[in-house]
Amino acid sequence: MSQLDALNRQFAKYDQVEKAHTYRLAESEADEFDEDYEIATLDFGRFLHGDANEKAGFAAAFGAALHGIGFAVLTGHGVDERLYDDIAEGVVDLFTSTPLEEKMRFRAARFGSVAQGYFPIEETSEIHPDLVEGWVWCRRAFDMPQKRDAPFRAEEFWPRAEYEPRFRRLTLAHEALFKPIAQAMLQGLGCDPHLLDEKLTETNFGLRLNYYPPMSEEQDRSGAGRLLGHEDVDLFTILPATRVDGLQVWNHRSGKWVRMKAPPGSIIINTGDYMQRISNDHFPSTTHRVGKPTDGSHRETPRVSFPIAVYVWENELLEVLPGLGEPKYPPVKAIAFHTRSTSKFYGDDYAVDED
Ligand SMILES: O=C(O)CCC(=O)C(=O)O
Ligand SMILES: [Fe+2]
Repeated sequence: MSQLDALNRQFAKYDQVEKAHTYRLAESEADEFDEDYEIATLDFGRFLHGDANEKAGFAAAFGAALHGIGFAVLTGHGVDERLYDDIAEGVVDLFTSTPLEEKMRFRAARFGSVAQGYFPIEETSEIHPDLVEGWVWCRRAFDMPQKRDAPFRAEEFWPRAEYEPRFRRLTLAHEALFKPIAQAMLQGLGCDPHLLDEKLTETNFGLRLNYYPPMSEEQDRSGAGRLLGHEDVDLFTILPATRVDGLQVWNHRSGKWVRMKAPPGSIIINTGDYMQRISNDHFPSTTHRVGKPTDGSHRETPRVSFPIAVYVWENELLEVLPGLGEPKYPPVKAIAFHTRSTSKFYGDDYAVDED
């Protein structure tokens, strides 16, 4: 079976939460699209600035959207759209102006739970060839408050030191949303909204920059996607709306793909494996992928995206939250959970045991 025919079920042994559906990692002529499903777009300003009623209304709608498909689009989050424009330019600049041999000095390696560093094109994972270059930095790569063994040195992580403050602006703007987003999710689950506040204080995250270069004719004909089907391993991901479309989301009710349409300046939120686990499967870790854009611009135009994955630190426990019924999963240390799940992408020796 070629990599392009691979099914997610072949890798099911890595999953640390239940994923009962079957999908092809690559796109296929046989795929069906769900043109009727509307992913909810919600005004997060109601939760950030509203009274108790507004907050409750937002939390209920957000919880319903995440329970339904694992994705929601938020407006009113307060981050200036111009920051996203600057970051989009910064991503193009970083990938196109850094020589390959320089990029390869930062080749991705495990750093705690997270595979941090540069991923060459077609090497985002060992299981399928994606047409994307990626670069991931976790909290340690930023000059931000945290416990450290040695003073921060930008050159350990960045090909040019000035990239760090530029991308730090994005991580700081989004870090300010980590707790409010988690609080709204918890309220939507009917839990105490502050259950995760402590774990999310100066928590770990992974900023991933994705650079999808224009496709060659051969790549276009090969059937390969830009980023093949996967689920995020995190609590949740914050993805600013991209200028070029292409994100597709699995609707587990219809078994069809839904094309993401998010207005400029909005952020896309999706729940990942950590959240599926602690929510006792109430919030799914939904499969998504990046295909060709609907306007056919992939032969000439690159696409960039810059999701931030929100994690808890390696030694924290992932435990089903109180009040969500008989737990389907035992408590597990985050590092074991994270590395076992992602050894699907990085090879069996990526997994780290609990102690
Ligand atoms: O590029 C996108 O729109 C999504 C990227 C993504 O799913 C990821 O990096 O995990
Ligand atoms: Fe993703």
